Amino acid sequence: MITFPLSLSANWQSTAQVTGLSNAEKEWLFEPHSLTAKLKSQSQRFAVKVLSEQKVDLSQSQQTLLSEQVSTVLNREVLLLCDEQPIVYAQSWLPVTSNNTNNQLHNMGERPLGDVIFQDPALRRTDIEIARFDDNHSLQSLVSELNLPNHSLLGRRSVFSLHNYQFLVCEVFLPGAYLYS
Ligand SMILES: C=C(O[C@@H]1C=C(C(=O)O)C=C[C@H]1O)C(=O)O
Repeated sequence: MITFPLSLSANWQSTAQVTGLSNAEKEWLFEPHSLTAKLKSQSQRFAVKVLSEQKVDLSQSQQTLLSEQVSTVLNREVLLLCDEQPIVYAQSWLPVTSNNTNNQLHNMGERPLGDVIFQDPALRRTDIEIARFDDNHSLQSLVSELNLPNHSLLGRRSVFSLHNYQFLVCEVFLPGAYLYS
């Protein structure tokens, strides 16, 4: 059984820096709106499978991705399934602070974050960054655990803000995802 949280350390690049993407890859990686909504539009049945939700303390370098005051996050790791196929592995860092214990994002269960956060007109999203995860990346352990074919993967991450609550969402497209076809 693989250990969570899976590392997503990679060479993260801005959308302006990344090269060699197909139009389909750009369409999916640069999608500014809800990925959940986009996946639902491409499938009959959509589901979220929660792999792990655990409180973790961020390292110094990880803390720089969110506001400096954040040291502990609820690390939510899920699979997004379309028609029973795992299409996306997502890892979200949801800061844990003294005054947000009742934050609804900490109690989502099998409901997709996107169904909640994109309902709020106050949602803001920082620029999307892109990374490639080659055959040697630790993420491949999840790929083989899921009995998916070995494939160099593409992922994206961005920081969302809801009012003054910032959180990071990373999404890695698994083999079989539409953008690879
Ligand atoms: C941020 C979104 O929510 C999606 C759902 C997630 C979850 O439930 O953990 C994580 C990443 C996203 O792919 C979205 O729909 O864009």
